Amino acid sequence: MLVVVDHPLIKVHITVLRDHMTGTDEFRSRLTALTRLLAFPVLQDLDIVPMTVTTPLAQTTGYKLDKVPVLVPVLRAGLGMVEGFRDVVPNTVVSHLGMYRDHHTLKPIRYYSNFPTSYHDHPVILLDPMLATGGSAVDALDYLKQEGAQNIRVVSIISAPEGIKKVDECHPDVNVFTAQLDEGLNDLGYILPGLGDAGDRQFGTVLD
Ligand SMILES: O=P(O)(O)OC[C@H]1O[C@H](OP(=O)(O)OP(=O)(O)O)[C@H](O)[C@@H]1O
Ligand SMILES: O=c1cc[nH]c(=O)[nH]1
Ligand SMILES: [Mg+2]
Repeated sequence: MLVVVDHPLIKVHITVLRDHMTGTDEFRSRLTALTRLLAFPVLQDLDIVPMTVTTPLAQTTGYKLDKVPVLVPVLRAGLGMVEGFRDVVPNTVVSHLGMYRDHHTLKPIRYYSNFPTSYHDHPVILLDPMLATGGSAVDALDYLKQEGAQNIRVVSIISAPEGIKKVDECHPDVNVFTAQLDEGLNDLGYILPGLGDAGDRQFGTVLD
């Protein structure tokens, strides 16, 4: 299922991310602010269990997370979405997945992973700001499922219809949350109008 998260502040932040004049510092801080807003609907159905808490005056019922979510940022660009989630989820786990898209074939190349030994029954949140052809998301989901993850959701900032279709065809059980559904892809597989290369925009790896 696709959820396009609608909020006036999300629209404002995306406009700044899109702007080619926005520098790396502003890009990173807007991406964090936007991700924080996305975290609420993404985590809406987290299970909590009751516990007793003692206030200065009495005992009462409180709640704690049943299973802490595992955040999976796809390197590099997904790194910029970690802080926003960590701001709102206490003691979450961050497991990195290294992946880049070959510039010629547009196929994803996986080069790194670092996961805790037992996370399979925890909610897994795949973080990558750009969902373009969908190749990287599908490959990451294949990998996570192969490793035993059962409850996975994908969070992106900007998605292309082509990528959403591909994820839905290959992983119909996975919910995708996005802040913006754009028009499509150009000949090089970049999202239009998009925001350019989300990794380069964050880390300044394109100099002029
Ligand atoms: O849906 P797809 O067509 O697979 O494209 C999306 C992927 O491309 C970007 O990564 P990129 O290859 O630029 O790596 P980077 O984050 O290291 O820059 C983006 O962050 C996704 O991982
Ligand atoms: O538009 C796009 C497509 C893939 N990756 C990006 O960073 N941007
Ligand atoms: Mg990139």
